[in-house]
Amino acid sequence: MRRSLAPYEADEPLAASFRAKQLQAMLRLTPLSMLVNLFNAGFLAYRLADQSAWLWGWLLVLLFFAYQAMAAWYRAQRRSTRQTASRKAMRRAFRHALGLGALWGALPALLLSSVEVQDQQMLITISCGMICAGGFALVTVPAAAIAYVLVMTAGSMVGLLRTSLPGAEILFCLLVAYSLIVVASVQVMAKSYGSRLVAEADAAHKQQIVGLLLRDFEENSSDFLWELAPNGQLGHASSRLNRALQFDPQQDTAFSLVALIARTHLQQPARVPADAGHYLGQLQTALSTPLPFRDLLVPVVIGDALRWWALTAKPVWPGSSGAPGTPISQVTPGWRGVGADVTDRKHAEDAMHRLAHFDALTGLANRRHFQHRLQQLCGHDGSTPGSAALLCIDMDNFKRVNDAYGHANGDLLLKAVAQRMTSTIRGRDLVARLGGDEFAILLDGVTEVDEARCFATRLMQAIEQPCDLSGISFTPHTSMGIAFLPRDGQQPDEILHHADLALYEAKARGRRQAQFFCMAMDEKAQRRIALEDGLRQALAQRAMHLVYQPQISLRTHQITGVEALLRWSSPRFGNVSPAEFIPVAEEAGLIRDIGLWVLETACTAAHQLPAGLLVAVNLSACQFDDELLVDKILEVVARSGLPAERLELEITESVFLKDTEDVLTALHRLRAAGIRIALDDFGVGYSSLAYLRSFPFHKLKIDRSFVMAILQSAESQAIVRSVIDLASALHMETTAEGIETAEQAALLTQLACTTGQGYHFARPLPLEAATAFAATHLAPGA
Ligand SMILES: Nc1nc2c(ncn2[C@@H]2O[C@H](COP(=O)(O)OP(=O)(O)OP(=O)(O)O)[C@@H](O)[C@H]2O)c(=O)[nH]1
Repeated sequence: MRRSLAPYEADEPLAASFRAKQLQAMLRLTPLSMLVNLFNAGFLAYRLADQSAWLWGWLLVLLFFAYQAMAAWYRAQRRSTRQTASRKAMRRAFRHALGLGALWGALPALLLSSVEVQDQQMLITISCGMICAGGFALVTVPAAAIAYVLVMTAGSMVGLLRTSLPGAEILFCLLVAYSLIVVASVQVMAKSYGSRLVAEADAAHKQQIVGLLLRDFEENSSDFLWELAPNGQLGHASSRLNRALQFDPQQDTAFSLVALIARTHLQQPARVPADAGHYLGQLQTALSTPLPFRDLLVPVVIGDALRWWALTAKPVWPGSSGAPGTPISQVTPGWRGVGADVTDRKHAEDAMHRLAHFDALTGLANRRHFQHRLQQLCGHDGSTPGSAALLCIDMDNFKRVNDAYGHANGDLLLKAVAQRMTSTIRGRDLVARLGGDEFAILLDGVTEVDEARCFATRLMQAIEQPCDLSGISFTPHTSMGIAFLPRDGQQPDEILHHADLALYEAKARGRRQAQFFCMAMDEKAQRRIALEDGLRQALAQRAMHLVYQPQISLRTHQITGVEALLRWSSPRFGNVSPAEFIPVAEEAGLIRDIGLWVLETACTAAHQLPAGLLVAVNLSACQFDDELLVDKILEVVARSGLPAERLELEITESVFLKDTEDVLTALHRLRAAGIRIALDDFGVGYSSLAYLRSFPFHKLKIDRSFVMAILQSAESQAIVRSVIDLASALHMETTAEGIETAEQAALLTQLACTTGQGYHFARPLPLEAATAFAATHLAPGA
């Protein structure tokens, strides 16, 4: 029963605090309800005491009850509000209500049958009023209210039963009905009051937790809370924020948050980033737009250090700001938000950004950054496409610097060159390191060839200054390819590719120069790619063939050997000159396989030639990159069954541009195996006599350019004579290439050149024809 009367369910500590609230609510109405009690009681005593003198005694008892109630009320007023109340206090209130109910119930029970009709009506009215008023005045303590109502109702029912008043039965029924309604109402209201108590306790609990968390947040984290009033002034803020901004709420009333942050910048202007205004502007804009914002960065100077804060906030609409009916768009919000010190994160992000956009060695923009700028210039970000000259720059023979002076010195050189480039460009231009020894420069707005050429010349001069590489002076050289945007390409890849093609051309034309892109380069590049593709297929299908050009002894006119020459007749390109396809094969890395195929084919073919004839085969410098070259050659020769002495390998001086030691070791191994070694194209290129001293070649081949001019040019004749004398002194043979006339042959015979080769004797011939030629040129004097 007691449980069903309780307006809530709660554990004891909570129930104790609820009881306190119930009693306090009841006591708040006590003066009023006691006044009503006293008024009614005094009125009744005055009217009926002449008939029933005991009423004075009844009045005295009621006064005593009223005194008790008012004393309790008075005590509650005097002391601070109690947080808890005991069950005993509730029982006291219950007993008090029960007593009061009994006191009031006694009146109708004892008096109703004995007073006059009009007093009976008054008594019934007062009893009904007191039942209702008492029930509702005690509603916050429902057990007391119900006890009071029921006891008083019971007294009234007894009185009605005892009276002979006409219609007393109806009144009896009405009384019972009203009383039940009051009891039910008390129950409902008490339940609703109980729910409110539970909800309030819940909210208070949550608030307490939030308060604790906030305190913990402010005390223990590096984050902070802040509030701005609608006028932009800093309101409540974490003490950490106030300290950082040196904010004094009394003095700094005229400062907005943005102004307070800007004020910190004045302490250490040197520490403030150049774009601080941009960040403050962003904050100002965000605060003037009533929309939530998140992680807005602002630089703040605290002490003598620059810190970065990330601010997050949402607008708080003032409940009473603006006149009633003011549109929301005209109401200025305040702000409530959090801030976090994200300095470490910002530094990490900056470092990541640097790594992602700049080259670690030189500090220049990297390829990605460069591409991004190029895309902007091409209008990829939606802006109007611009114009520019694009220079692709590659250092000449940089690999040799690394090889000769070490990687660290190579790095020093790259840095020096990067620095020289940076000091040559204008502020709006961009210089980037695309990778390795490759750089690029974007000259913004430059469209004229003359202007670009002028810049390229200036740049080359700036770069070609001696550099100190750990005590060694070295002067770097570069090649450049130049293309114009948008004339030579409107897409980043296209323009970069075209500048690259121009660079390729500059390298091919001997390096240390700048070349401008033209469409012919593109066509050439396309043809190179197609040739490379065709070469792969030809190699796979063995669709190339060899021809053999006889070499004739100038003294005996006998054939001494043949030079195997590679020919490619492509279904798509027709007859392609070796001068065109060999460099392609070298660059595509096909030359190793092609070279070995040529060797194998020539060695096998040699069996058809008269015994004793030499077979000369060309080796590309690129083949020497293969560490197993010598083993492979020896294997091919052994497999073919050709005596090693009949094989002559022709190399050019360019092989010595590679690692000379390795090349010499390879040549010595070949020579030791009995293979002859000839130095081809002697006279062109480097013609370093050091090579002749370092390796005992069997033969020097005099380049055709000297032979062709030998009759007309005294210089050519002098060179040829010197080469022959030199070879003779070093016990080497000589072969003159490109002999086309009998006069040239006669002069070379006179100069004691050993053998000759050229159209005068025979063109390069298919194997059968070469075999037939050999057969007819073996006899002396033939
Ligand atoms: N020291 C140094 N060398 C690098 C770096 N990155 C790439 N390289 C080297 O740079 C060289 C680039 O060589 P290439 O451009 O192919 O050839 P090159 O010798 O300059 O010849 P050309 O360009 O034909 O004149 C390679 O040997 C790379 O190993 C680097 O960061 N530091």
